[in-house]
Amino acid sequence: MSATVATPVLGSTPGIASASNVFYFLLVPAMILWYAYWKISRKHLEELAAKLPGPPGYPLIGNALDFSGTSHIIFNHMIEKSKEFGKIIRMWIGHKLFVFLMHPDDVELILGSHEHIDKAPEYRFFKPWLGDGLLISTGPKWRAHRKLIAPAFHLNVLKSFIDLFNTNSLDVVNRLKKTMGKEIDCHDYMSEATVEILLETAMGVSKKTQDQSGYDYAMAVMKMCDILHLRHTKMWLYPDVLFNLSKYKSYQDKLINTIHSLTRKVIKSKKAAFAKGIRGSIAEVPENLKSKSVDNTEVKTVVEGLSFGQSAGLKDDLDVDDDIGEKKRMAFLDLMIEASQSGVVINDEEIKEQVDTIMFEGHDTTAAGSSFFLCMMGLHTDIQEKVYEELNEIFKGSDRPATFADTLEMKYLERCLMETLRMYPPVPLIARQLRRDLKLTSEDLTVPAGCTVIIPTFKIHRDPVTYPNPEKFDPDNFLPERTANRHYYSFIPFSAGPRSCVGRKYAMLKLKILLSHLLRNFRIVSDVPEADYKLQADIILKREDGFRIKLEPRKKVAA
Ligand code: HEM
Repeated sequence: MSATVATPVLGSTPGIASASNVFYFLLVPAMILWYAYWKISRKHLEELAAKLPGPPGYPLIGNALDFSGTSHIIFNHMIEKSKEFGKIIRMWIGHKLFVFLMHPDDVELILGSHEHIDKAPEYRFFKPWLGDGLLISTGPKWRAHRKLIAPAFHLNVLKSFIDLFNTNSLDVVNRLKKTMGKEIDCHDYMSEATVEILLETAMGVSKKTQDQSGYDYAMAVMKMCDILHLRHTKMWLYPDVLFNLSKYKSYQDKLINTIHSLTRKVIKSKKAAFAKGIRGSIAEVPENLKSKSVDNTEVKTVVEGLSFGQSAGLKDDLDVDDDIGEKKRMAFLDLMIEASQSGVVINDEEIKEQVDTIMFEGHDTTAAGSSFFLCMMGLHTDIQEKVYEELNEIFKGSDRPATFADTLEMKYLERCLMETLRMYPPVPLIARQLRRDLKLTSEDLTVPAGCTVIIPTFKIHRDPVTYPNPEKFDPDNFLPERTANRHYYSFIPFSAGPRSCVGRKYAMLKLKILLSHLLRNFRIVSDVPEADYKLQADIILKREDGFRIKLEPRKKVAA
């Protein structure tokens, strides 16, 4: 006799059925209530947003379709689209509101403020990589770390890096000598060089101890930027849960591992040197490139060309007149290690985050800036000849390294550099989270709290009201008489105000030395017209088609 066991039918038990009925019975109204609450809490934001000019969007996705295609397609599309509007544009990606501000008076309200210093939530994509480093941290932590780090970028510290800038620049010249007449992507060379220079100056370690990892690091940074860009523009990669399920997550983990391995190695070797009592950079400078005397050139706080804001009384924490004193004249990493050993201000993990931030911010930006500069020189050969003449006046055809005083004489080169940063700002947009409604100055409109404000540097720098012929590469845009009356917030390659770029003086000095060495040694040729550049804004502005140039050797003019 066999016992018959009835197969249970799922959901057939009256008790269970009624429980699930109750669940759904409660879930639906709960969701309706939540949606109603959500809509009410957004009423203010949506009402103010509706008054702002912007393209119409679709239900649920808003203007998300405007962000489809390759980086270059998106960039071009956004530039074209922006022409239909004035200096304020509202866009929706799903339920997220973005407001683009392009009038310098409105830009000042954001960048000049000590209140609107919070980075947009989209910067959180950087978090696994940069942690709570200076770029993304906020509030008291940002303030404390900014105060600690800013003195490490004082001009007196930077002057002590000149020998290393010269040594590394000559290394690049020697590498480039092997490419004569061949088409190269100069970004590869600039990227490698900037990583090496940062290792030796800001980090104070010798690049020779880093082997292949400097190159791997630069590659990993580039690929990380691709992933971050993807997350910024593809709505479905926004939420961490979906991103973590995608193939990009494991790829990102691998890249971050490459990046963090180098950082840890750098900190380790610096700490070892520190324990032996060695302060400052441990990188070597060949005897013939060592400065023979201390450079006492009187400079006050001037970063040539970037100081025009000071004449209008606009100073920030990098524009201090006093000498910072011997104790503080250390490479950035020395300063942090010293602070950590006194135990209070910064711990090891925070040092790692700051190192990653400086390596990222200091590397990709200068690599892009110098690459665009070389392309401009290759294209505008008459301008290149004028730079060369100026350099010949300074160096009289000799091979001697550049001094700080020389960099102050490189006035035309500097104008070309500023014009490059105007037309091709390495950071093409800056984003802030608005915590309080912002009444605009340029028009009778209010930007609502809760949105992301975007400051599109690229567009601001090409405003025909400020720059009469904005698409033309014209270094004279930076003649003192032209900059004198220009709005301070209409040229912001390094941002401006309390959260401006902490490395801007470092960047200008390094770029002047590096680029002057390149132009003293090579004639640059480029035949790709600017109209054919495939620009992409993957966090950093770049050319999708590569920075293609050719180099020819220069014949030295005898002294
Ligand atoms: C041409 C070169 C450079 C350009 C165009 C540039 C541009 C900028 C811009 C626009 C910002 C503000 C970003 C934002 O608010 O989202 C920034 C921030 C920053 N930059 Fe640079 N940068 C350059 C070079 C450097 C260098 C060489 C370093 C360091 C060695 C550096 C370190 C930083 C840091 C740490 C921040 C964050 C500052 C803060 O939030 O307090 N940058 N940079």
